[in-house]
Amino acid sequence: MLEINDIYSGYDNVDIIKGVNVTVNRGENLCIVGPNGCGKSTLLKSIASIIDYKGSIKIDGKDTSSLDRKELATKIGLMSQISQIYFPYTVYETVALGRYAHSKGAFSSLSSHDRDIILDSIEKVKLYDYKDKMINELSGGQLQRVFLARTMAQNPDVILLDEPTNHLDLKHQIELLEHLTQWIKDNNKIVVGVLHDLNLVQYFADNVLILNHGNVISYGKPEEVLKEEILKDIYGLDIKKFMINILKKWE
Ligand SMILES: Nc1ncnc2c1ncn2[C@@H]1O[C@H](COP(=O)(O)OP(=O)(O)OP(=O)(O)O)[C@@H](O)[C@H]1O
Repeated sequence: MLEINDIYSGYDNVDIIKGVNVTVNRGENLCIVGPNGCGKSTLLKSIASIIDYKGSIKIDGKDTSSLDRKELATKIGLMSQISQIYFPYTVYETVALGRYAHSKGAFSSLSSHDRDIILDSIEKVKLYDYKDKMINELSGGQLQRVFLARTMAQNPDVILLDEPTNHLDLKHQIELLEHLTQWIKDNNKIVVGVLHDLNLVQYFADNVLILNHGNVISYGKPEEVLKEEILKDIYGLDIKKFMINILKKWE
């Protein structure tokens, strides 16, 4: 279980996140939604301990602030927009970086078990034929899938995803989310993801957290939370009406 208790965090002594409380059970995903700049990435960075925060974050009762960097990497993996800064590695080498949290020494060679996990992760994102290709020769969507494979090879208890589908075509968006949904159920993991596409949230989320100005506006099952009035309030747009009008165009 991931417990986020009364988190305050931000930059230059100004709180962006103001008192967030949320619990995510194993085998479940939580989608964070809200308008641009409301603090979604800042909340993920706090959970990943990339930025300082007040409050506590616990995984299965253990406070993450008591873990060293390497232990933390076995518990939490962040696939973020900022991980798009990359080096000229092959797909295999990039995914292999996910295994170093599990290896004994910083530069120790990876075991055959590690290699199996790396290849399996590459296979799962359907890039096996690209495993020896340099990542700077991939499309944005392929690269995104490489970073997902790296996070899966890292095999943390909690995966944090910051707009994981932003470079993917619709088929790959759905595949990625279906795959993740299955992965967390099969392995009893937790996913916390920022998604902008409310259709995908409606379809895939176990629970939804709506943020605005760093405050939790609503939290619960998608059908309880994605209400017309709430969305109109925070996005300034009648999203349901807009979606229904789009659907009519398809008829
Ligand atoms: N490194 C930083 N230093 C200072 N301020 C920052 C930094 N990163 C983000 N901010 C500010 O914090 C606020 C929240 O940003 P954040 O990236 O968390 O929003 P978001 O909800 O993820 O936005 P988006 O939907 O646009 O990705 C914004 O006002 C942003 O300008």
